[in-house]
This record gives sequence, C-alpha cells and structure tokens, in this order.
Amino acid sequence: MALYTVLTPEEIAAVVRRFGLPAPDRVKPEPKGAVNTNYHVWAGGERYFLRINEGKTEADVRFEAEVQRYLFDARFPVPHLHLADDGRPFVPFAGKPAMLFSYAPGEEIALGAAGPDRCRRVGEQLGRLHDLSAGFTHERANPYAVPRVAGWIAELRPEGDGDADVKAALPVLEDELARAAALPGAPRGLVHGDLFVDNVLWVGDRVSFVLDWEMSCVDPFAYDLGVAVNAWCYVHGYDSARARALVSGYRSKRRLEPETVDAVYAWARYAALRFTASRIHAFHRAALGEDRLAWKDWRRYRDRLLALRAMGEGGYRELLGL
Ligand SMILES: Nc1ncnc2c1ncn2[C@@H]1O[C@H](COP(=O)(O)OP(=O)(O)O)[C@@H](O)[C@H]1O
Ligand SMILES: N[C@@H](CCOP(=O)(O)O)C(=O)O
Repeated sequence: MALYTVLTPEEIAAVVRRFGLPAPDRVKPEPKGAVNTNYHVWAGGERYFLRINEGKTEADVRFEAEVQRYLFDARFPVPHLHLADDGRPFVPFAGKPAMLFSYAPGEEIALGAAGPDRCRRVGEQLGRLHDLSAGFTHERANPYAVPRVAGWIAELRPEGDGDADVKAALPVLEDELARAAALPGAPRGLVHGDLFVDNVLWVGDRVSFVLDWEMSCVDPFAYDLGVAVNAWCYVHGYDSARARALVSGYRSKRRLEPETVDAVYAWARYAALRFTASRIHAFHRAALGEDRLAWKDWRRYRDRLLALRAMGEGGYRELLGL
C-alpha cells in the first residue's frame, strides 16, 4: 500500500475539523494507489476520502481543484471535493496539502472483465471530457512530460539500477525517449492523464465515477486516448474489439479530429514509455518497503511498448479502426 504519511486518529480529527466535520467514528487507510497517502473516513454520518498529497505544490493542488470543480458543475462523474473553513481546497498537514473528497460509491472491475462494452463506456467518458474541455480555462503543463521521464531514465543508466530486466530494457527506453523529443503537435485541452482501470468505478455496466485527477493537465487529446487504449485494451496483447469500441464510444460524444488521429500512435508510444518509466521509478526509488507500496509491474508497460513498436502506425490504426 502507499502509506507515506502515517496520521494518528487525533491528527486526522484535526484535519477533518478544518473541513467542518466532527471527529471521525472510523478511519481506514486505503491500500491501493501509489502516489499519495489515502484514508477512508466516516464522520457525521457520511463517508469521505482523505488524501494527503505527496510531493505536490500548492499550484498542482489548486489546478486539480479547478478541474474537479469544473467537471462536478458540468455533471461529469467526479467525486465532490470539499473546501476548508478558509475557502481553500486543501488543509496543510505536515507541509502537505490534504484534500477531502466525498466517498465515491461503485465497484472497480478487473482488466479481464473490461470487455468491449465497458471500453465503449470509457470511450464515451473520455470523449465527453475532451468535449467539455472547450470551456475550461485553466492551464497546467503535463508534469509527466519528456524532461521528467528523461530524468527517471537517466537514473537507470548504465546498469538498470542493479535490475537485470531493467538493464535489458534500457536500449528500448532510450530509443523511445529519443523519439519522444519529436512528438507531433495535435489539438490540446483538458486531459485526465491516468485513465486506468482502477480509476473508474461502476454501478452495473454504468460508469459511476472517474477518480484520481491529480495527473490532469492541458496536453494533446491524443495522449489521453493513447493512455486509455493502453490501459483498457491490452490484456495478453492489444485487443482490437476493445480498442474499436473505445474509439466508437469516444466518437459518439465528440468528433475525433484528423490531427488527433494522425498523432495518436506516437502519443500512445510515449504513454507506454512514460508509465514504464514511472513504474520502474516508483519501485526502485520509493523510500517505502513493499509492505507499504503496492508493486505495479513495469514489465506490463514495457510489453505494450514493444507491441506498439512491432505493429507500427499502420497496425495501430487498424487496431483502433481509424
Ligand atoms: N473519492 C473516492 N471514494 C472512494 N474511493 C476512492 C476515492 N478516491 C480514490 N478512491 C480509491 O482509492 C484508490 C487509490 O486512489 P488513487 O487516487 O489511485 O491513489 P493515488 O492518489 O495514490 O494515485 C482508488 O483506486 C480507489 O479505489
Ligand atoms: N496509474 C498509473 C500510476 C498511478 O497509479 P495510481 O494507482 O496511484 O493512480 C500506473 O498504474 O502505473
């Protein structure tokens, strides 16, 4: 589990008091997630989700709060973000911004259960998000753009940080990094940036919530599409029925511009590189032991990268039916 900051019950009570809540009846750490420290909190007859943001600036948190507010007002399925007693969307705790969300009911599904029908629903949400982006006025560059990924890869040279699998993958990572220096420009707007299976909750076959907007930023829509196809449409290999359903769901909510179609293969490769590198980084560099940080297998993203390289742009367009 990711539990970077351990809070006592008294500390949690002090934080939630600033959000106008009484002392919690119950608190439970959330074992999933790799980036932040998260707690489920029951207080005043309601359930909440408390996130202690790790490694974030106030600007990062304020941007995410604007995204949450804009989408909530647009009735996009995001959990409600609560404001503190001073009107800020966070309360500082030990120098880290703590945010309080309403609990989002719904069930996470396994990747294996995310067949074409679910992928279509995910594509609909992504298309709707990108459509709504036209009215969103805040700016944030992608914090996971090429320079950050380049820094992570540099840490692995020349020996893969002592990991033989990483060492063997380094030439491919370096090659992809060099390609990423020339990513194509394409229509941009608000993107989620992390539309993985564990960030979507379901009630029956309907999406109940889209979670975890901390990686949201303004970047090409092609990047978000690439992230989503990588996440939802690869099981033992890429699955064309899933990918086509996702694209068709997207198109039912928003026109897919030709410039995005032209750019999506390159951005999907970048997305696969970025998550391969961030997973290696998280595992190799985290100060936490395995008991407090879930192992997300970076090799599953290396495999996507290799598959994308092997299929080429023509194969990717065929996969997506574009
Ligand atoms: N508002 C919420 N209500 C209920 N569960 C949530 C909420 N936000 C996140 N979660 C749960 O917590 C898990 C970890 O959250 P996540 O945001 O992915 O962690 P991290 O901040 O480390 O990336 C999610 O997979 C989801 O199951
Ligand atoms: N979704 C990414 C990285 C972040 O994971 P999260 O569970 O903390 O949102 C991955 O799976 O690598």
